[in-house]
Amino acid sequence: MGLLTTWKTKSKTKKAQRNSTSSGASDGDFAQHEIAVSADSLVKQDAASELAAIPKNNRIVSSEPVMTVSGVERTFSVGGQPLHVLKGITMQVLPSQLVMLRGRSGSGKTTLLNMLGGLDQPSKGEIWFDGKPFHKLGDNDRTKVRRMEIGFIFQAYALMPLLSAWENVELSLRMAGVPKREWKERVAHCLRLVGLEKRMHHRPFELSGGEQQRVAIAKAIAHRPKLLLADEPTAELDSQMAAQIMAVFQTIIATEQVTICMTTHDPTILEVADHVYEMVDGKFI
Ligand SMILES: Nc1ncnc2c1ncn2[C@@H]1O[C@H](COP(=O)(O)OP(=O)(O)OP(=O)(O)O)[C@@H](O)[C@H]1O
Repeated sequence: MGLLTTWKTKSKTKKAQRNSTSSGASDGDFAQHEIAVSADSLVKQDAASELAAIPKNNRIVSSEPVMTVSGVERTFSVGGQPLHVLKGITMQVLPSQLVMLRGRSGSGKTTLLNMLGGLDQPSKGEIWFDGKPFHKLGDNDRTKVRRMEIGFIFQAYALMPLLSAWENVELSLRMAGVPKREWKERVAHCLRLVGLEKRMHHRPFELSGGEQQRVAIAKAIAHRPKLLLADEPTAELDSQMAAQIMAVFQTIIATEQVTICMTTHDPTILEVADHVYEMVDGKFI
């Protein structure tokens, strides 16, 4: 059985799992069985029992869209001339979905992702995140929302090079204003979830690319964001590492009730998405 078949099997079980309660087994059990193994050996395991072993985040998941984008355009001024990069984007992201934006280089994926994360604003159109009008909010208000409710993952990991995996994840809790007494348990949980409990005290240069990206994921989910945005998270990785990252994404959707929207060039990972938006020259086709 190939990797994609494995992912699909897991994907079919995940919606049922989202609504189930924890079996009470330790979350460390999952990390040992799931992420730290080779992607092929995932096939041999019972996906349902693995996921049941992970304690669920106790957030109540609404069925309302996490993100609603309507008629979004973005025009930059380049050398005094308008450059129309986004030309009327409309999309919805539902809770606990894995949504992919696919398209050639220059099609506008990163420009759109920046707007979904409140880093930039549309020239025209509306972006609603969890009931908040990102297209109307000022910089400070968007920054507050972003810090509390959105996590970012980048192609180049964006870890602090002198800090260990543990300290990198802890930093994100500090930035989000999470009380210090909660740090230890949450950092350990997030690093176990991504299968890095044995690498907690390694610094980025002591980790492989895939491991660094898993630290970046632990860091991005530590403050329990509703939405995770990932810009080409597998672009630097070989296919097996990319498969592990996608397995981690499926795990955190099931256990942390996070919603993920990512960009990709990689056609081999599209099959795990709940929805794929294909972008060509600033529009969805
Ligand atoms: N701040 C900006 N000012 C002017 N032009 C910009 C700006 N940001 C993006 N662009 C232009 O918008 C277009 C789309 O860029 P974007 O980074 O969104 O594409 P992309 O699909 O993410 O590409 P890639 O896959 O290579 O990252 C490009 O032509 C880029 O030069």
